[in-house]
Amino acid sequence: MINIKNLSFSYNKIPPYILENINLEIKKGDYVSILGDNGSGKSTLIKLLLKLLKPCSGTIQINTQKIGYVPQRFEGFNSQFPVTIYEMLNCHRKALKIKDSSIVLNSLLKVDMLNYKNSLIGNLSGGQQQKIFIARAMMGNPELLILDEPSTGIDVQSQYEIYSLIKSLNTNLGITVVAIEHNLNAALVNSDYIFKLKNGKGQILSINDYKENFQEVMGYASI
Ligand SMILES: Nc1ncnc2c1ncn2[C@@H]1O[C@H](COP(=O)(O)OP(=O)(O)OP(=O)(O)O)[C@@H](O)[C@H]1O
Repeated sequence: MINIKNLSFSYNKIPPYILENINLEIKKGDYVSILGDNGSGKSTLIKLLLKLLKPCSGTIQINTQKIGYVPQRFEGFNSQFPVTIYEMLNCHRKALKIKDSSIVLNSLLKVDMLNYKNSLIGNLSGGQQQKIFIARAMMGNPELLILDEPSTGIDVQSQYEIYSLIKSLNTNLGITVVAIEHNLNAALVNSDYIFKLKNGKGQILSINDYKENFQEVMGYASI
């Protein structure tokens, strides 16, 4: 699905690189979590995958055009802003030039949010808002779903629902998932493996490697 070879990148095009000689192959149906300290280049890597940035050297090959992106959720939607969930998603449908309007309700059904179609986004909880953003990303029927910190600012019960949803899209629909994670437990429970960024370098870690070397590789005392 994704093949990254010898990728190096810096914003000013010259060394030192933020990402240096990164190699990563992600297979169809994989669920991979990208971990790393603040400023380690996780978002930069995602922007490169989304072709918002160009590598300084190396290549990124992605074997699908059908990519759904769920950006980091931000607080503070204006609950009085007079746009319903349905209208918001329908607008996105039009932007994607999808003729079949039933896709809006189908995408809400996929995330179990059909009952909220007439609600205002600002009136939903953080977890519910995140489900709507996942529904939006699902509208293009993606084969690859890229998420930026899917559980940031979301209460524990809703986090559980969000990860159940992402995991079921991965397992039941075969969607490849790439998620930037700060939620270590979610990364350990849901991912097939972890890609860890540190000092510009990338390291693939199996879940077992990660658990065994946790203290050393992540620099945390405990989960
Ligand atoms: N547009 C930009 N121009 C110049 N430097 C940038 C730009 N965006 C990010 N950087 C720098 O690139 C480095 C990597 O940033 P990036 O946002 O990719 O890290 P991150 O791992 O996603 O961090 P965080 O966990 O804090 O979101 C940082 O040093 C950051 O300051």
